[in-house]
Amino acid sequence: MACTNDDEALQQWPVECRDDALQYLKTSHQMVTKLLEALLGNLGVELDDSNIDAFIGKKMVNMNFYPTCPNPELTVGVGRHSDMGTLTILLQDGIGGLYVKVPEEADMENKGEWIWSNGRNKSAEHRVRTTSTKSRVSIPIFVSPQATQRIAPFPQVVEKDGVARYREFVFADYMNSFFGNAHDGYSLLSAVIAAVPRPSTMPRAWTFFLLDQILTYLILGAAAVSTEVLYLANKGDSAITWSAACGSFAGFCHKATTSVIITFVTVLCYVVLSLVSSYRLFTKFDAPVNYTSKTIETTVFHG
Ligand SMILES: O=C(O)CCC(=O)C(=O)O
Ligand SMILES: [Fe+2]
Repeated sequence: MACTNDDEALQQWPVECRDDALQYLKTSHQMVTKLLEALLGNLGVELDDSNIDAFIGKKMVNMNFYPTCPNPELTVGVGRHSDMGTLTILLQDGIGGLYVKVPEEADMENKGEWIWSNGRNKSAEHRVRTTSTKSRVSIPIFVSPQATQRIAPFPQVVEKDGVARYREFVFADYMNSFFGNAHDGYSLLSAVIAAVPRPSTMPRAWTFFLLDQILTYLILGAAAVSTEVLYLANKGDSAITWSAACGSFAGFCHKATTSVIITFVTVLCYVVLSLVSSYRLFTKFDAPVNYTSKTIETTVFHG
């Protein structure tokens, strides 16, 4: 349940829990501010009322229920990930099941990092497992900046580190490209290579053919998964107690729908591209020759 203001929360949240949840969110504000002050103080940065919104633009509270599971090893629970945003505050019962990975230096690359800290603070990887004997409840509050907020490493930290490890970006752009558009890079690269005038060789034709096949199936898989996620976001799934998220995230769902449509258009383009590259490859092979009849002719000639 996302909360940007009280009216929105009261309109959209389930009546059974909205007053308690709103109260909990409001009382958490002081704790969030204190934690941020401590984190920023550690980096030599001061937090004042005028810049607090840069960090606490939006709060979202989830209410997770993990039912008992006869074979916990066969379920995912919550898969390993690190949270995005400013901070996550977790309220949980005494059952346990949350595993947080202790970060190792060698393991740091590609893991979540607090960009403001220029990579000094990490977002720890974690996962949740269910148990066969006890169900579990957890209530995380996800604190994040406003979508329009510009994010960059603090100048004070950059000055100390001598280098800015991240460029400035808008938080919404980061969220939108979180799952990456690897095919953009591939399309650009193959367009550049194809544009360079060079004789078309067999290894080159095979490379394009195989890469086009791989990319086509990868994008098709991604489109199928995104459609499934979008369906769940629209309809929810009462059997596994997933509520429909689009009521609270209408803006996100509109963008996600547009993005799924674009992905399917991309799939179509890649299907055409695969056809073109397979045509270019297979026209290089000669048509089969009828050797039997040729042999007879030769024999007749010599005779
Ligand atoms: O349920 C928990 O303990 C944590 C859930 C979690 O990691 C998440 O929702 O991001
Ligand atoms: Fe998490």
